[in-house]
Amino acid sequence: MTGVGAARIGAGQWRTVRVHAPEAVDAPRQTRTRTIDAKDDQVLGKGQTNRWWRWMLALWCALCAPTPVVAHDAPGTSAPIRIATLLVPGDDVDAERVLAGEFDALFVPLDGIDARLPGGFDRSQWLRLEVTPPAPDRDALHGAVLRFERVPLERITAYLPRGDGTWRMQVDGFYATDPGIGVLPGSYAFRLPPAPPGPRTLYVNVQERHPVTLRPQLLDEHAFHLADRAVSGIAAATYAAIVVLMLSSLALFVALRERAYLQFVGMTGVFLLLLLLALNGALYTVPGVRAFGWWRDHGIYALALACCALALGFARHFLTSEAVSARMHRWIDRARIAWLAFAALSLCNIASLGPTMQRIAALAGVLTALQIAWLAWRAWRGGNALARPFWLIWSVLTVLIAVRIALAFGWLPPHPGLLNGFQVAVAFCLLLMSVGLADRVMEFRKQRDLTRELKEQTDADLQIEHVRREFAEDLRERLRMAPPGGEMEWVAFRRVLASLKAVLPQRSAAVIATGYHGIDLLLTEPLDAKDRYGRLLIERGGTLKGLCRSRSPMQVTLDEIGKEATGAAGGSLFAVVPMAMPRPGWGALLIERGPNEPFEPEELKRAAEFLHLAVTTTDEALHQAELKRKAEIDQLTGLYNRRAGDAVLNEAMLRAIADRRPLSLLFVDIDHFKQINDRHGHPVGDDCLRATAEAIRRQLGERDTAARYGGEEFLVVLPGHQPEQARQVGERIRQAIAQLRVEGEGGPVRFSVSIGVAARQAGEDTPQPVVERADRALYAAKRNGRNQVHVASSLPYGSGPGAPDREDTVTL
Ligand SMILES: Nc1nc2c(ncn2[C@@H]2O[C@H](COP(=O)(O)OP(=O)(O)OP(=O)(O)O)[C@@H](O)[C@H]2O)c(=O)[nH]1
Repeated sequence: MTGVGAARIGAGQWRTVRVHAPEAVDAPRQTRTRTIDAKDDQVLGKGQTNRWWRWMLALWCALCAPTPVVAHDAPGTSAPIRIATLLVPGDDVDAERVLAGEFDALFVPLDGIDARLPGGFDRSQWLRLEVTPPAPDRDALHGAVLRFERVPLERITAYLPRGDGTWRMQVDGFYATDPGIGVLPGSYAFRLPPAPPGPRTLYVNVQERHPVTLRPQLLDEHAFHLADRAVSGIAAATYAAIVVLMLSSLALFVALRERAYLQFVGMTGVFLLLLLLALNGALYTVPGVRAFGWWRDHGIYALALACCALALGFARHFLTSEAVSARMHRWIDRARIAWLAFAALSLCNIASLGPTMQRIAALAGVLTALQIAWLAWRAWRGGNALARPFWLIWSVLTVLIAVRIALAFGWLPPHPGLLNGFQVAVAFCLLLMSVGLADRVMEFRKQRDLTRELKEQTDADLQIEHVRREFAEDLRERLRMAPPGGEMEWVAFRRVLASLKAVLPQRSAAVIATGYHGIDLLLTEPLDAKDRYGRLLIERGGTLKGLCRSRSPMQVTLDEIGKEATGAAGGSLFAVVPMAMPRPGWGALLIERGPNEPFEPEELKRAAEFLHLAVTTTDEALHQAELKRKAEIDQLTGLYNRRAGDAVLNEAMLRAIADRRPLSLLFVDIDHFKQINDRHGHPVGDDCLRATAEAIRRQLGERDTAARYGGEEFLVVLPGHQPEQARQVGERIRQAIAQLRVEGEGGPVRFSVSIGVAARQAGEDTPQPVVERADRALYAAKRNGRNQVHVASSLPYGSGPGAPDREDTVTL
């Protein structure tokens, strides 16, 4: 079963989710939707699950890999040795006395194969090893090598009393700098000289400050070589693996500039490698760092502590501890500082602090591993998918570190499997960690892709925003210029179609509207699609009207709105974007596409935005035009008011100057209007004003304008009229008004008008003198008996003889 539903992915964001669910036989068919969020996306992603299993498999391999080593004892079997220990107070016990058997009675025989010595330089520590040959006549030591695991020892000396004197061999312990012991020594080895047949007794003197457990082995040459080679080989392979990890992490750091890689290099490459080398006793044989042996065990503690601090730093960064828990973050920082301080103290090489530093280093190791494992667990619970394998690795490392500490303290026997298995397991854990780090490359790539997608999206949005703004500005400008009465609507929706064509792929588009500001519209893009949409409107107008009632954009298939009507070949898909307008009017923007090119919700939203913008801008422009019209029109007569009349006159004046064309004015004034008001009342007076305005309007041409200039005075602007033509117009107006009959209470009211005419003269660049002359002409007409037209003379007022009393007008 598949369902589609809206799912919330963030505040205010929804997206469509397809959910697949197994269908039960009797289960009713139903669509399931579920709410998901970004976190779910990350945690429940299929890729994450797969990766998790890969991690599990890798971890399993890591844990299993050291098993053969752990299970594998040193190759070859040691000859049976009976061990006895002797601890004599004082560090100056003469070896000769021990070899002479002076202390034989004090030797304590042991049952097992391990000898545990308590350590300390204030006592002599001796082992007595008794070897019995397989046959009484055989040399028990023939071709044998006495071997001890390479645990930290100050000095170890083997003695073999023989008839011809005592054979003696001394090894300068763990921190020896004698290059003769090889680069990666795997053990303390004593190649024994031949001895007469029969049981033999060997004495071994051990000098070491700390407790130590020794396991003597008596191997033939071949078995010894195998054992040593295995130990050295494992150590060499571990070092090599760490160096490779170090280099690959360094390469990742160079490529990605991510600090976690550098910290990993620091922790793994420098310190862990050095620490392992030091723990194995190999560090002091490497040229260049041999001097490190000067610090002896203090050097190892310092390295271990520094390694803890680095591991904490790495985990802190990799697991973003600050985001996981502020408290843990603080504790990690404190621990780092503490371990670094102890590391510095350790490097002071204060002998008396040795045992304390050893305990502190051990504690630091365990606490660090636990702290990181805990942090990883918290991070994983907090939704960081990468933290889960990290948690597992550090849990394993905690155990490994505990084992290594137990070995160091002598709580576990120096089993070669444990010693070698530890470093192999650590190397594997590091390998897994580096795989986890490499996994972050994928995260980086994802983030980069996401950033790129976001950028592309932003660019696309910006482009659309640019088109939208351009559209809005252009539309406003065009609407400002367009006259009302249908043209504004046409301009607006044609612009919508043109803009949408630029941002939405489409076959065709149309704006259909009925009763939009009192008009019906059908605009199409391209123009020749008009017939198709016309048919569609006739046949499926009702359906479309119904769809528009929903008020939200949608896409419908052709079946739904009429295949025959559109006549589109191969079927079409339509986006229907309803237009918001008061009922009963309705309208919509239709966009046509091919059947396999569905509209994205974003596209529908965009189309709706453009349409909405066009509708609101047009409504606003129409409203503004209406306000403007109301501000310019005289309510009573429907003519321009005085302000608008002045504006028209000014404009006409400028145009006349520019075009060098004549311009004339009329002042029309009703005669004895006061008497009409007084006799018949103001309503009748108003009727007379309305009738006069209508009569004037009828006599005017297209380019002529009339305005109510005062109470019963009208201004008529006649562009392109010579005075004589203006006079004729005035005369027609006068006659038309003289014939008017306005209904009054006492019967029809008759009245007349006086008209003054004036024309612009050469050199006049403002209307003022023309208005004054027309006004004077009107005054003259009144004075001469009213009901007549007077044309002003060409002389300006007050410039002729007898002025201002002289009335320089001509009465007709
Ligand atoms: N009914 C009506 N009367 C108005 C209106 N505006 C002004 N009037 C009147 O118009 C009259 C103008 O009178 P006058 O300026 O004396 O002019 P007149 O009576 O026409 O005389 P002459 O112009 O000299 O012929 C006043 O009584 C005003 O009250 C209006 O809107 N309606």
